[in-house]
Amino acid sequence: MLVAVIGTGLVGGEFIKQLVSIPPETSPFSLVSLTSSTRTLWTPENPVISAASWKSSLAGATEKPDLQKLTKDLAQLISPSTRAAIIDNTSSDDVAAMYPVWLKAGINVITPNKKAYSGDLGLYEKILAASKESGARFLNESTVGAGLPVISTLKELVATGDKIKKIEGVFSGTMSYIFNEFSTGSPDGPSFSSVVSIAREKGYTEPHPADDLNGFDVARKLTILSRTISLNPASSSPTSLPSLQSFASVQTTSLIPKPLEGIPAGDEFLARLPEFDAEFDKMRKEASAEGKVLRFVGVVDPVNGQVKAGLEKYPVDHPFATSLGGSDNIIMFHTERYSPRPLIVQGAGAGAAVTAMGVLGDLLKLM
Ligand SMILES: NC(=O)C1=CN([C@@H]2O[C@H](COP(=O)(O)OP(=O)(O)OC[C@H]3O[C@@H](n4cnc5c(N)ncnc54)[C@H](OP(=O)(O)O)[C@@H]3O)[C@@H](O)[C@H]2O)C=CC1
Ligand SMILES: N[C@@H](CC=O)C(=O)O
Ligand code: NA
Repeated sequence: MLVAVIGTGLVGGEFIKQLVSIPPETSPFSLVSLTSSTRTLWTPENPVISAASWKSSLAGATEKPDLQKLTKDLAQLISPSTRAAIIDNTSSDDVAAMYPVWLKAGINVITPNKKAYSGDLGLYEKILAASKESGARFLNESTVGAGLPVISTLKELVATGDKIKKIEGVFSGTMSYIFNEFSTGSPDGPSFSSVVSIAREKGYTEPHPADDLNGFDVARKLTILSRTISLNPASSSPTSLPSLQSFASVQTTSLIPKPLEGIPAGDEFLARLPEFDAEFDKMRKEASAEGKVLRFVGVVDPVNGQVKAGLEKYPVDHPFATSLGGSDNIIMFHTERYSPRPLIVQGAGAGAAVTAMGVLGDLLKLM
């Protein structure tokens, strides 16, 4: 299997490390291309095999990224015995827009990037159609819950005829970390802005942390789950989910203070966040006075036709308050079969190692 990686940042770098650490004598993969935002390496004659040297090889590449050329070059090498996969480890809309082209060309697509599956419904439908036409597959486990088996679990529930009554949980590693640290039931604790900065340092946030704090990252994940359920309409009948035009159709509460909306740079955004610490401290004190903690949760509810994300208060003995730590996600699947007790998936839901593992796991599924 020929593998081309686009995006060599936190997740991409860790993915390359995990991929090349499969012993060459057992690895079915050949890493033939690396692309960053500024350059591209095309090396099918001499595939990348070293975690120690790929960075210098890419840094020494002189070609600019050209996704059309990459598509052509890869497609030319596909044969009945040689398959190909592109791994998109960016958060780019432009890269996501290429999925239908790649799938049509017979190239499999694997990604933790949520943009294509939660963006415009038209792009999602083109992806489904292109995959059906060529038989090339798209896999996106790490788009929800990072490496946790969330998408695969949902696909199996749906494909085996279970009916989804409700999916609810904490879907953001960043939001989980922030509120696990910030709101413990006590009226006091670290400042909001300080825990947001640490979440970024730990690699949990999106490239721009505002994309987590505005709730959009959770809204995107809920959109992906809703669309996965809708692949089999019978799985949410007799009621149904709204057809989401994009993640923007999800009812979402943003945590971004109004004056900080639209700041394009993550660094400036974080530098100004302390101005609003007092507002968040007030919310923490109010929750504590009620014997509650704050948690940012998401719900996909086919029975009531609702998809929503927002900040809620939970009693200090609720599982969302007691059982989560670090960047943990918790996802509860309430279904016809898993009732009255839900099927629960829980564990680290962000960070390079667990996200890259979900991506590599998808690649292994292709084999
Ligand atoms: N971090 C996490 O815990 C999780 C992340 N994800 C998803 O994984 C993806 C990657 O996240 P992360 O690694 O943290 O982000 P980073 O910002 O660390 O890396 C993104 C990489 O994408 C590259 N890039 C951006 N635009 C383009 C482009 N047009 N063409 C080629 N390369 C491009 C950047 O290149 P350059 O190096 O040149 O700037 C950078 O290397 C995102 O979609 C994120 O939502 C999903 C689950 C968890
Ligand atoms: N920023 C995201 C990363 C994983 O999807 C999160 O915090 O959950
Ligand atoms: Na996952």
